Parts: sequence; structure tokens; C-alpha cells
Amino acid sequence: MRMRIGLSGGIGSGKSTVAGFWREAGATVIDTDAISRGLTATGGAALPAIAAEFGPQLIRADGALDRDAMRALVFADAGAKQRLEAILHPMISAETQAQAAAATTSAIVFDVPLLVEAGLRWRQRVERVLIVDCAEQTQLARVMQRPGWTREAAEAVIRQQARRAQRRACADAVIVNDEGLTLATLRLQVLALAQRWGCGTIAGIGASTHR
Ligand SMILES: CC(C)(COP(=O)(O)OP(=O)(O)OC[C@H]1O[C@@H](n2cnc3c(N)ncnc32)[C@H](O)[C@@H]1O)[C@@H](O)C(=O)NCCC(=O)NCCS
Ligand SMILES: Nc1ncnc2c1ncn2[C@@H]1O[C@H](COP(=O)(O)OP(=O)(O)OP(=O)(O)O)[C@@H](O)[C@H]1O
Repeated sequence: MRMRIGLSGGIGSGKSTVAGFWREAGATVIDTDAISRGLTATGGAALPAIAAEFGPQLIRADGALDRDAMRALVFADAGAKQRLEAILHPMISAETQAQAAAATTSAIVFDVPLLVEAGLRWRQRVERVLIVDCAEQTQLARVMQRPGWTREAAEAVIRQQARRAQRRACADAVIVNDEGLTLATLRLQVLALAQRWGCGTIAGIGASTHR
């Protein structure tokens, strides 16, 4: 039987890192942030609608979405965020479903930053919800290391997202990825969880845990 796992957490919590360990273990990982970025890269299918809605100044000379400008706009203006989501979310959802339909592994991990914010819609599509959690200070420190990010920008995103307690309340399992947890320990926690959830037949898990 196939296990579908919803993976979520706040910005900078470590979702992509955790997803990487599931991928290493043999699961199919469907990364909705990556799908979103593909839709808004040069030639991306969402760009005509975004240009029509927000104006050509949000599109860079190379034809891709100006992510810094869009980020500054949407995290300061809830209405603009809603208009962007109304364009992107149905397209992200369609591509997510197409990737899931093509998967051949016994576990699929859906890396969805807004899983909790989406409410029951996502909860009903997965057997398990895995939340990656960490202190807000840790989130800020990680995100501020990214080029072009300030503390204020990171705080603005966190304010627009679900509270930590809200996420934890939806979780079947929580991985606490705070400062000081090594990547090696994080990896072992993911592999142990995969076994606990009966995904131990995924190629790679046996080999990894015996290292
Ligand atoms: C605003 C945009 C252009 C900023 O791009 P940027 O390269 O800075 O960020 P990226 O797309 O890599 O997302 C990084 C993180 O930001 C947070 N985030 C992104 N979109 C949202 C949102 N609509 N609401 C709350 N948090 C969000 C998530 O934690 C996500 O993991 C971009 O995030 C976007 O197009 N967002 C709308 C689509 C969306 O909702 N994506 C997230 C779920 S699939
Ligand atoms: N336990 C850890 N030890 C050291 N570095 C870590 C750890 N967990 C995450 N990181 C680092 O923190 C940064 C953020 O992690 P990651 O990209 O996995 O978060 P994310 O939740 O996917 O972020 P986003 O919400 O922006 O997509 C990365 O540079 C990652 O390498």
C-alpha cells in the first residue's frame, strides 16, 4: 500500500532538508515550492496571468518573475497575496497531482509549506502529517542568511503563516529541528520515523540505518 505523507513547517524550519532525507531513503518527494518556482521561471505557465494581474514591472528583463519585488509586495499586502495565490495555487495543485500520479515508489512525501493553512483540503489527501518545527529565532537566523533577506522581511512572512502551535496540533509526528541538532541526527530521526510508519521497505532505509 502507498503511504502519502504531508510535510510542512514554517519558513526556514528545515522542510527541504527533511524532504531530502526522505528522497535519499527512496520516497518520491513532491516539492510545491519548486513547482511554484517552475511556474514563475522564464517561460513559466503562470507568468502571463501574473503580468496581466500585477503589471509588467513584476516581470524581469529575462522574462522570469521578479521574486524580490513580488515578495515585498505580497507580504505587505494581504489582498495582493490572495490575488497571487488565486493564480498560482490551482496550477501548483494540478502539477502536484500529476507528479503524484506518475510516482512509482511506496511512499510519497508532499512538501507543502501552507499545508496547515489550507485546512482540511490537504489533511484529507494524506495518511500522515509530519511537521518540522523550530524556534522562531532559529527560523529568522536561517532565512536572514539568504541573499536579499532582512529580519523584517523574514518576520513579515512568519506573521502571514500559521502559528507553531496550530501546526503542531495537526501533526502525527513533529521533528524538532532547533539550533544544535546536527544534520546527521536529523537524518537518523527521519529514517527512524519512516520505519515506524511502515515505510521501511523503501529502498535505502535498511542500508542507511545500518551505517
Ligand atoms: C512571493 C514569492 C514570489 C517569493 O518568492 P521567494 O523566492 O522569496 O520564496 P519561495 O517561493 O522560495 O518560498 C519560500 C518560503 O516562503 C513562504 N511562502 C511562500 N509563499 C507563501 C504564501 N503565499 N504564504 C505564506 N508563506 C509563503 C514559504 O515558507 C516558502 O517555503 C513566492 O513565495 C510565491 O510566488 N508565493 C506564492 C505561491 C505560494 O503560495 N507558494 C507557497 C506554497 S506552494
Ligand atoms: N539541523 C540543521 N543543522 C544545520 N543547518 C540546518 C539544519 N536544518 C536546516 N538547516 C539549514 O537551514 C536552512 C533552511 O533549511 P531548509 O531550506 O531545509 O528550510 P525550509 O523549511 O525548506 O525553508 P523554506 O520555508 O524557505 O523553503 C538551510 O540552509 C539548511 O541547510
